[in-house]
Amino acid sequence: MMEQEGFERFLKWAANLGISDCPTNRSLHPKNPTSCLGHSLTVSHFPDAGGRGLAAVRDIKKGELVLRVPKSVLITRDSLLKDEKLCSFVNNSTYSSLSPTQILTVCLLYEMGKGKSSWWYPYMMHLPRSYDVLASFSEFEMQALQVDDAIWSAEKAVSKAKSEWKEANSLMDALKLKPQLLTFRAWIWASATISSRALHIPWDETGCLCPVGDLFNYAAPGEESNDLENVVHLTNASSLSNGETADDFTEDQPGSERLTDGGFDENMAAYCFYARKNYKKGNQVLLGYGTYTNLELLEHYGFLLNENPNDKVFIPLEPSMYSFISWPKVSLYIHQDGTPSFALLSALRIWATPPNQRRSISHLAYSGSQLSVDNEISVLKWISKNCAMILSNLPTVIEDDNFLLSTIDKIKNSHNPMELRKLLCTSGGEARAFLESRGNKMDQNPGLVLKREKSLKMERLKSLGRFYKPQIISKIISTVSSDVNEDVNCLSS
Ligand SMILES: C[S@@+](CC[C@H](N)C(=O)[O-])C[C@H]1O[C@@H](n2cnc3c(N)ncnc32)[C@H](O)[C@@H]1O
Repeated sequence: MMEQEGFERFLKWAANLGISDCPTNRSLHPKNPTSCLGHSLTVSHFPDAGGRGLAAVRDIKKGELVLRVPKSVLITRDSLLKDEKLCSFVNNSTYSSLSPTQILTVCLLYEMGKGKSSWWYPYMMHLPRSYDVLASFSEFEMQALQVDDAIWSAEKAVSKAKSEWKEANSLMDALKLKPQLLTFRAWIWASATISSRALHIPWDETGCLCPVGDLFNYAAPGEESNDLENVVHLTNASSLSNGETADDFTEDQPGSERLTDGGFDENMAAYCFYARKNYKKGNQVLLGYGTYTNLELLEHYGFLLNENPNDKVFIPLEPSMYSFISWPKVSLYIHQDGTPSFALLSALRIWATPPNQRRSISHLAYSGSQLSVDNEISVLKWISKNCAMILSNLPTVIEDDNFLLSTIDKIKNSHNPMELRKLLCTSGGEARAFLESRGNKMDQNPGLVLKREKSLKMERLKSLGRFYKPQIISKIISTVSSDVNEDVNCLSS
């Protein structure tokens, strides 16, 4: 209840600073607004799609401007460095080796240290308390990722965060930050706030924090329908001449459809957000932060999608395969739907051709053509065999993973210590090991464990990486098997 009141105060604060979800008709907003939302959007909870997020309060058409956040409210390096003390320390040549992102991180911690006297306090008090980005993973969580490239990325993220924190320590000491803001935990909090919430601005590579605008959850680009019915065609706002305002937007100007769903608009001096598709009242309005694989989402944003059209699986290729292809390694992968990338498929088609014929067929392979049914079957069988091998080398199977996930979910939702004891007994050692890795002493009062674990987010559990790779690899195997069957049928007919 208290929290809700605080959030309402935040939305009122935002409205008074000019943040509005009714950007095209300011007159609809009363002089002393009680909230910056209500015309297009409202804050809502989406347990399976990002938690706190923004829902449509009416039907919204693709291309509509749904939120505007004035430049003066954005948190940037420039705006934080208006603090003279902070500015004089940061500009001291002693700290010139710190990167722009390290500087923004220190500035954010410094601003947090101001508490209620910070101008952005109403915003900052509603930032998440912790994040699930890879850099925050414990050793146990890293190992639970199981897949080598994911473990490697997590280890790299943790060691990078540690060294950046150490490098910034002397500046933070000089600024006399409170002890709790000097810790590695606080550093992770600030750097994850930036990596998961900062939006691109043209004048500073570190981006900006955008009050209210950072409440949009993510949908992968490419998910929206291509249905062009009911599209509101808007004049590209950045092409408005000086003096024109959003009020001058007109509907139905063919050919001027907006391509992005959010961006800083110089002419409006504001961050503007547009609907990327049609939304029905009550739907969650989502933003495409960029095109990311699940591992990248986990690294920068601390979550992953069950269905991510941009996810990729890299399977190890024999070293000799790289010698006769010119594509970079990053282009050789399998899509989330189980189909090999163009480059991987072409490379495998060449590899499955007898060496003395490769030169003569390579132009066909490079143009994406099938070489022969036999060749195609060899390629698909190779993929299937290698994927099966990857799966069999993983320590657990999908059923184990799902069992652990549901056990921990039950632990989280159970109310009674007896029930917890029973769950731990039936779950094998894994749920117990998981809880211990989070600092729980399992011989202590189970009630205490339950209390602590109430705050555990399912996202954190799902992000134990093995919940993503095996599913995709299994999908690859079934897709490939059906392709092989089709090709075999084609051969025999
Ligand atoms: C810019 S914030 C969005 C608002 C955020 N939910 C909040 O309460 O402040 C980005 C964070 O929201 C969460 N998030 C966004 N989209 C998500 C999705 N599709 N699934 C799960 N979590 C998501 C992740 O924790 C991510 O780091």
